[in-house]
Amino acid sequence: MWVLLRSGYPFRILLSLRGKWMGRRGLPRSLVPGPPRRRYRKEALPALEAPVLPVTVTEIRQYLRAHGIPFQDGHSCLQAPSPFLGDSQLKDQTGATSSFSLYINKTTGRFLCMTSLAEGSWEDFQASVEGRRDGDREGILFSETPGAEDSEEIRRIWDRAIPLWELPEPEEAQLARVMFGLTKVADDTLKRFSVRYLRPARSLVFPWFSPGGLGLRGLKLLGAEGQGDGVHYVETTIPRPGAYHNLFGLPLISRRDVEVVLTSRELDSLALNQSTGLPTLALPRGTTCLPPALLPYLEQFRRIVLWLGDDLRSWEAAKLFARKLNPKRCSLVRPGDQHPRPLEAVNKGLNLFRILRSALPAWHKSIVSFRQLREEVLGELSNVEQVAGVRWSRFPDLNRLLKGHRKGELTVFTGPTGSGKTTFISEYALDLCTQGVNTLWGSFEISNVRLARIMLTQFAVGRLEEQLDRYDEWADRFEDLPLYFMTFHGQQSIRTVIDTMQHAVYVYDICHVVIDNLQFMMGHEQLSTDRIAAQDYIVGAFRKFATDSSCHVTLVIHPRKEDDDKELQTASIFGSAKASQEADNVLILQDRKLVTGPGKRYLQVSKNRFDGDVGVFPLEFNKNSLTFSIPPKSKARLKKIKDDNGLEAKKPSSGKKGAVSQNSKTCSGEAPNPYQPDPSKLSR
Ligand SMILES: Nc1ncnc2c1ncn2[C@@H]1O[C@H](COP(=O)(O)OP(=O)(O)OP(=O)(O)O)[C@@H](O)[C@H]1O
Repeated sequence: MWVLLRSGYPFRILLSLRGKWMGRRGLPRSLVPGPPRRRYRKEALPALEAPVLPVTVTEIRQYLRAHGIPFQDGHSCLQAPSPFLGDSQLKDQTGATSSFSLYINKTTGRFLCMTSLAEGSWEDFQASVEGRRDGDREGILFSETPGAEDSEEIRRIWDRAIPLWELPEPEEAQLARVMFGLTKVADDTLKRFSVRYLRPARSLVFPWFSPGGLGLRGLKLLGAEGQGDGVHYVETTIPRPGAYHNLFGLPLISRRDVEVVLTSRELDSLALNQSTGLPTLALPRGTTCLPPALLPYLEQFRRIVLWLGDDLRSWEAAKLFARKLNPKRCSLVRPGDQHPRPLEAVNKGLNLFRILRSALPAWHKSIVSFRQLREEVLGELSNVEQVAGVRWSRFPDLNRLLKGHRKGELTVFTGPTGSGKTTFISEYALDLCTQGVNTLWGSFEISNVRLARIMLTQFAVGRLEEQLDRYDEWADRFEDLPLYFMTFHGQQSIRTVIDTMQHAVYVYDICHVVIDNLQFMMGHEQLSTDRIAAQDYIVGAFRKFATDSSCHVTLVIHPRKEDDDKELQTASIFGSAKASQEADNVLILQDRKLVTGPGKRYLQVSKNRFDGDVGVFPLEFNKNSLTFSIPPKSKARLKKIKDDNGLEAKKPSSGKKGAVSQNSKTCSGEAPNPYQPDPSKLSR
């Protein structure tokens, strides 16, 4: 878990404890180097940052010109001579182009020197150019190699792993090939990509080599478990996912290659490369994110085809990644029956060249015709389930009403003071985050430590105070969630907040931003008319951000002061009607009981732009776990009550509000997710 710090540098918060991840993630304990140890990271990590004032590409260019530094304009970076090279490294470089080994990201200003592997922020670069290098930061700029503990693990696993064809039992090799779908992938291909197999963990091992073949920087282990008719893959990386920046296949790319196909899995890259001979690279964390740190390695390509998978999520990720890579050079393979993922296409005997030729340009002009849209519309119609978004695992009733959590929408959430808004929204966002929705929190009212504590308690579904010996297990797992916090506290300007959100979308591929709450951006206007105008402006800014960035924004807004015995309505949201008009969804936490159903609160969905279903469902607060979701055993009971009676609000008001959805089905199709991961499973 990363924290965006106002000072400009992110820190892993001190929850960052490695503990006994190896055993936890299913690898044999024999490979675990000694007893679990606590390791505090005190240093700033060099990889990512959130500048206070984001630098623009114009400013970067002006600065380089003003300092007489030559540069070339690239797709996503500016290339310049590196000030981080020793004399010998400089001598090695011949020709004008190869001496431009410094890549400066046009959006963040962050740099990477491809020769020395120094990297840092725009401020670090300026300090270096102006001869005011900070000795303390120097080590950080070059801290590329994995920590000693990681190196030991990496080496130990790599040495134990062997090529598949060297397995002593042919049946074992055959079984592994079947499990990983590699029956049509030749030994030669596996050899070229240096893929090995770790027998004790029954996992494939993909190496991450330093550029220039200077040793191993990391590994990814891929385990396969049979699940019904299909296979479920489990990935483990060293270093942990946030620092695993391997573009698998990079050592096979030649400087002269100008085209590449990007895939979301190593297995797809193997299959694609084998059957087409084209350069292929696999993203380190699939469709989850494209860290900007990888962009310099992709600068050399004039054309990039993104073939990320066969579902809508892959399609959405491809569109987002293309924005970062520069859409003008990107083409996207549309998921569909005739376009499965590359490994499957090879196994089905499909013509991969034909699929690649059908890739659509990512670049859209401002005006498009229906001809350009018709494929997208068809995609939506044939993937209705996926279009509805990510479904909650803890709140089946939210799935029933809202159908899912979709990108690009604005949700407004309100409820009486002290009714549990923060507590509820924390669990609602955590639920999505555990399912891979990259989440950014803006908690202006309570500190991040308090918020993280609430979330961790909800994650563990119990009081951690009473099981401190398990703290590390939970904290380790929690840390791997794609969860980030803005470090703002108290009043903030909307501009700063939106800038930070934009930065986070770019750097961390954030899909959901939670703002708790809007009142903290309203400044100190005393007149109510000024306050209402300010709120309208802020709501408009969040709406625009959600649409432009294809990111969901959940905005907590306090209600107007109303009689305590009156139920809140959409019109009770503070300010003018702008908030509810702009919102795609309006949720109200009502602090009163439903006649039927457990709990002393209920949640009301009073607006749903996606398909219009509105309604209510009960919330039962559990003080120990700080959760509102209904534990699995009570779900059956609740369903029975619903089936028997339907639900009714105690004091229903007019219209659809207060009544259970009439036109929605019982949520039968919801994912059979367990309520929460069982901590006992963590320390297998
Ligand atoms: N349903 C509930 N029943 C009892 N206590 C609750 C309930 N929900 C939350 N709480 C507790 O009430 C306190 C306030 O909750 P929370 O901060 O989530 O409310 P809020 O609506 O966000 O407050 P505010 O209006 O100040 O923003 C917390 O200590 C929380 O644990």
